[in-house]
Amino acid sequence: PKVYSEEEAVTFYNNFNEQIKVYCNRNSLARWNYDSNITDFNLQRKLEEGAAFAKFKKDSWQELIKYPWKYFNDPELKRKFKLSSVLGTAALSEDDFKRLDTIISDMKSTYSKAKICSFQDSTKCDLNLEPEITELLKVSRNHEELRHIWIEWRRNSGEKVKETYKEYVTLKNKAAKLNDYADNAALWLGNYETEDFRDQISALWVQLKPLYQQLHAYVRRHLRLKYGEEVVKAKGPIPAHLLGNMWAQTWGNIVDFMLPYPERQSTDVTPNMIKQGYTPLKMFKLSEEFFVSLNLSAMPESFWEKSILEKPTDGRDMVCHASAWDFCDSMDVRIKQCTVVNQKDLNTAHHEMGHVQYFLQYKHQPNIFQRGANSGFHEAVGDVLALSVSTPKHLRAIGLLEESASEADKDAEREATINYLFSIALNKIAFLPFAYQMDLWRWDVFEGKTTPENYNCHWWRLAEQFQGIEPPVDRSEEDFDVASKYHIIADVPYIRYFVSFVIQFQFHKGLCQAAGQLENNAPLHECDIYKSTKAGNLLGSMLQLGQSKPWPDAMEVITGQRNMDASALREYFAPLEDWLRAENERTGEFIGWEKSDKYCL
Ligand SMILES: C=C(C[SeH])C(=O)N1CCC[C@H]1C(=O)O
Ligand SMILES: [Zn+2]
Repeated sequence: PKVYSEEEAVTFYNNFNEQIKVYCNRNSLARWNYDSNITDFNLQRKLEEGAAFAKFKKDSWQELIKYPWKYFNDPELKRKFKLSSVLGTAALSEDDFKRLDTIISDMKSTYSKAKICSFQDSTKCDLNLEPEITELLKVSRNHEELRHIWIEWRRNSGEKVKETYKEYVTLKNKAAKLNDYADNAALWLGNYETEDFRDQISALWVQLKPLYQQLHAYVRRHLRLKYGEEVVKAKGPIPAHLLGNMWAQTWGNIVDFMLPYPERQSTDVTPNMIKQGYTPLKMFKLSEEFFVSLNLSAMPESFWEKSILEKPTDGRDMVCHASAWDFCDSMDVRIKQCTVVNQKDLNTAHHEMGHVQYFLQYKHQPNIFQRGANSGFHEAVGDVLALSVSTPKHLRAIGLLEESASEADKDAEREATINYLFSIALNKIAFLPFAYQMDLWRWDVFEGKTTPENYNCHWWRLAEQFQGIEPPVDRSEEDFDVASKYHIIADVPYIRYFVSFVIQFQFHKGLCQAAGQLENNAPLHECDIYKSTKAGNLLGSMLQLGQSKPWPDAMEVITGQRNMDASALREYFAPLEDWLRAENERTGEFIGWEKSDKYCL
């Protein structure tokens, strides 16, 4: 057979790259139209474009594998072929591909359309997850109302896709095998190009679990003080419906009745955002201004024209889960977010703007490299900026927090710092076990260790082991609670967020050093990189790489390190960790939790 030369490979690849951009653009537009307006017509169009894209990738792949890329000299050309040689679900037959695309679309449709009836008024049955149910979980302090919402959401979302999900698993594994992976867990983990990646994640959790347990013990105490001994057992897992979030993944919404120093200023800026007439648009403009202050890119005009920054009021069904979109033409980038004016959504706005900034910074790369160094990098960018924005110093500078004279004396300042770190920890530390167990469960499912007969009970055993939570009512295999979470039904991996929540503190530390914010032992949690072009240029030089280099090279650009390391996170929260240990000691709180008797008996 003909042996293709490296020169011919360059010509082939350049042509392939030009063509894939066109298919990618058409596919993204069809997906956008479906997610922003769920109709049968838009579903058919999305399936058609998806099939065309898959066919193009499969046909090109037949050509591509004829090139002896493993022996190429040019490292970049070799990497392009290596990454492009993984076909993913496009390896499926046309029928299987269409079936899988249809299954995922249907599960997203069920999730996005799911509604529940109000606890207060059983005739009012039009409550969507966003914004109504999310808002209720934030403000309600009625544990029976919270239990009602928790149960009803699961009955109308996860339970409905129990059968469909089994077929999803079969098709995903079929595709993985066609790519010479043992199963889809191995294919998903391929993104990290790291042999012992799962061991590294496990080691990070071992390092972070003690801090989580201290936070968990303190929060359980204050929930017990509020809801009573019967509802919240002193040594038990925490009932999952009391934590202010549908999946108990972040606990920031219940900070108000457990602030370490209640008399000190809290950093909840939601009231001021509303008082100052903030709109979703202003929230995204604020984020754009921070990126520009770092000498990074402003949004193209089309971003503001084409994005959906608040839920349309025309009654359409749409996927409200926030997302950032790259239309593969190095121009059209958008965000779709059903934004509510509050601090949580201001953070999410920064999170999504971080994705878009990455799109803009690597837009000159060939299509195959227009990705995060690994998927955790993509999730970390916006959060890194949000760490600076969230500081009391920055919030005061932009007028969202009042100047507070009382912080003048040392004690007041120390107490205000504990309050601040506590509110950040409720979102950053509480999140870690949830992020880990989401893919621990899926890896077990794809690897066949967990079969459909124990999907739900395996999920609750992991939730008890890692999050230290339990369901408010008994659960069985009739339920399918893990699928009440978007990423499960939308085919979106989740370990990326665990990676992000660790490396974002490494990035924050590296950028703070570049910004000169850590001189004279200034604490990491006070750092604000706003307006530092040194920090911005460093961040930009990492983002411009996209996936053209293995992620340790990209990490080294900002941090000088080549591995994930939880030390920066521990350093950031050190004052809080000391405080929590002393406080739990003082109150004699039991650290950890005993097994639950609440589910899958
Ligand atoms: C905001 C997004 C879109 Se990439 C998201 O899904 N996040 C952001 C943090 C965790 C995770 C979640 O909501 O579960
Ligand atoms: Zn994200």
